Amino acid sequence: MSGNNNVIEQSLTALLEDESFLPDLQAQTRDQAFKSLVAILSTPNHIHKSFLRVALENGTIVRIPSFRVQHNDTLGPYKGGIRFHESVNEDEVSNLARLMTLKNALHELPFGGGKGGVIINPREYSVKELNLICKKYVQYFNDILGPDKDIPAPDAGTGEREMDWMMAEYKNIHPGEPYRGSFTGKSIINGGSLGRKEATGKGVYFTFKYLMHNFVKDNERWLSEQENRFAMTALRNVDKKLKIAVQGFGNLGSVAAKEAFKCNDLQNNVVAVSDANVMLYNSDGLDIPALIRYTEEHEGDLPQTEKDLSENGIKAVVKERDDLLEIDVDILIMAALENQIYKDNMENIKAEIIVEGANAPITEEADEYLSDKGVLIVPDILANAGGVIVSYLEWIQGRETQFYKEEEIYELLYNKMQSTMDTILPQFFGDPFPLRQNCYIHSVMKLSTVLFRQGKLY
Ligand SMILES: NC(=O)C1=CN([C@@H]2O[C@H](COP(=O)(O)OP(=O)(O)OC[C@H]3O[C@@H](n4cnc5c(N)ncnc54)[C@H](O)[C@@H]3O)[C@@H](O)[C@H]2O)C=CC1
Ligand SMILES: O=C(O)CCC(=O)C(=O)O
Repeated sequence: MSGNNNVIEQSLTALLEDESFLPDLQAQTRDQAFKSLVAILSTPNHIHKSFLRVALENGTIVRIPSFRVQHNDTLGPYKGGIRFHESVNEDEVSNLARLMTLKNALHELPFGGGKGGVIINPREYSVKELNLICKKYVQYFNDILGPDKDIPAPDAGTGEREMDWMMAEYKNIHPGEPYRGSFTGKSIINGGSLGRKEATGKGVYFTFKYLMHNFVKDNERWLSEQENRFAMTALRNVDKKLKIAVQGFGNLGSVAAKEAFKCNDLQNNVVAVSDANVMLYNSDGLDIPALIRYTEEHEGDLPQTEKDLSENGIKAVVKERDDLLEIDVDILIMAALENQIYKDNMENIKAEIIVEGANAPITEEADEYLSDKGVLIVPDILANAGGVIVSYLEWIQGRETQFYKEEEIYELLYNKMQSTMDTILPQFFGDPFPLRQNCYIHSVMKLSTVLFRQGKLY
């Protein structure tokens, strides 16, 4: 399985070499436990695959490859989104499912890790065809899904419309059974939670803001150590506006950009955003609300030409999409797909902090290179858990058919994220491990303790 295998193994080594961890685990079996945990984390419990047979509106029958990977259920039912994208493949879905196991463990959620994927470009299908694809997905994977078995949610290319359709099909197949907890990320009218749509983007920005306020700016010792390796000048200068670029302007990226735009506590300047086609740049700062209004009216696309921009009164220039990663900014928020920072562009990255809103946007090689250079990388499982945290709240609300107010949801979301950060960040600022490794150590500590208590680790 691709992904951060080295960091996972280093985290397990650090944990098992610490004799105060699981003192009842015999010294001679620590090596055995290490091997068992590597095997558990590197191999999913189940990989389910199917070809969805779908009749298109023009009469053609197509067979669409699709997956549901159930990585690990030690902590509870499998949980994780379903992605509709043409680049989906088995290895990618398996890696994303493993990240869900680690993410849910890190934030103390009662879920295991799963992920789904369908190899399509959703833009190439009509609404009727997409509805059929969603129904078929539930029909084909019906045996393994359910509120106490495996609970999907949105990911790239899917949203509340798809979750509504899927839940409706689940309900059809299981008459008289509880169904509201079978899918999360649904629309409010169909039993979804207030705040779920915004939760991932809000959580990503909250993580960054909390980190800056409570740790980076006041941490003189840490900053001076970084200065030996890397500039960190922007972060030292409290009065300076932080230049931010956001890669990806979909569900997550647009909300994170809006949070940065309207934030009064930090002085931000969102100078660049991109989508699958273009980057928009304005050194004085982009009008994010105007861009969101534009995307809402244009199937999610940003303005693609200078003409689109001027007709809508938006001040920006259109540039090459991938140049966004290399422009001179302080903060890079990744909100598109995997492996965006890699061997060929890692040396050109100028940001001092990279926040991983997307899952696995940096390859293992680039992660190591940038961490060594002193770039502070806020890992996906820490930063982008807002979605699954509010999914958890949606799952509870669906079971109890009692719903929280929007402000209650955000309070619960931020409290949860803050509590994880208050555990992880002091450790990170006090020791030599990168932040990702600190997060993984916490996740595998939780997983292995539960496995040990269940008699599955000797
Ligand atoms: N939606 C959610 O609740 C969660 C999403 N994530 C992760 O966040 C990432 C984005 O997810 P969503 O916002 O839901 O997806 P989305 O489909 O709403 O948006 C993706 C955006 O990225 C853009 N994009 C695609 N390729 C790009 C490229 N090469 N350069 C720049 N932009 C590009 C698309 O045009 C679109 O604007 C994914 O990695 C997903 O796994 C993580 C946690 C939860
Ligand atoms: O809301 C959820 O259950 C899962 C969200 C997700 O797929 C993710 O965090 O990557």
